[in-house]
Amino acid sequence: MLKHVSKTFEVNGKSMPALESVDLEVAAGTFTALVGPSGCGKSTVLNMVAGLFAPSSGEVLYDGHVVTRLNHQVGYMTQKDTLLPWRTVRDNIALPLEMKRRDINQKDRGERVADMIELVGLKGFGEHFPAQLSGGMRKRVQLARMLVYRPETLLMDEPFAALDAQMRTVMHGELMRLTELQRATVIFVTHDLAEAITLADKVAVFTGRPGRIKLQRDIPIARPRDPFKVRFDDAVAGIQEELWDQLREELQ
Ligand SMILES: Nc1ncnc2c1ncn2[C@@H]1O[C@H](COP(=O)(O)OP(=O)(O)OP(=O)(O)O)[C@@H](O)[C@H]1O
Repeated sequence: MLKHVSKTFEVNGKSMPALESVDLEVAAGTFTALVGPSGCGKSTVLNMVAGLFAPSSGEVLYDGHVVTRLNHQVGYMTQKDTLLPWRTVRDNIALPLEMKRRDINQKDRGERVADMIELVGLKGFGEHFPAQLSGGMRKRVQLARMLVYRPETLLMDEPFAALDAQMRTVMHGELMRLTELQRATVIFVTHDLAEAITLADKVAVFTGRPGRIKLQRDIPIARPRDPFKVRFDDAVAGIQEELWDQLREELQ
């Protein structure tokens, strides 16, 4: 939860306000999308929830406690492809377990990784290297690497921006299936309103820099959702227009 959070960066001796008095409540097990113009501080919100840096004022709370150091309850997936090219799919997915869960023995670790490979639809590709995979498959590996550690909360920063529209829609289905299975809480940053509405229980629209939350909108579309069909849902056009009107003002 963010309570009156502001963040100012010092760049070359100059103060650069990035966020101003942001209040955001994210209920456990829900999916929240953050949308807003470039540079309005969306990634900064994720970085503070992850404990990478502290707010300048206000509080970032996780499970009722102020986040003061690296938050190990969260998994983080960025737009950038961060797979290690010298490691196989299997060894890339195993990485967070090797680093963070030394309590899990090698046999259980191997089983968890194998289950995860199957769950994200990459059976038979465990011994492939990232360079031998398509863009969509690499995203699946990144998704598996984040989920294998079973974090309670997933922070996702435009994770599918580099994919073509069809593959992105396929990944939306996969993400919803997997997060519902693990009952994960998700905070998802995107520029794409349609993506936000397809995935989220709640969309927060930010103003331009310094970012404030302009509007929070519940998305009352029943789950499970079929990402190929959501766009034809009667409610969606109205919600999209309402949110787009708010966002457009900030882009101008
Ligand atoms: N570590 C940092 N040091 C200095 N300035 C930073 C740092 N991180 C972010 N900023 C600044 O804070 C502002 C918000 O950046 P942020 O990356 O959070 O925006 P964003 O909404 O995620 O943008 P985009 O949609 O373009 O990714 C920007 O002006 C950026 O230059």
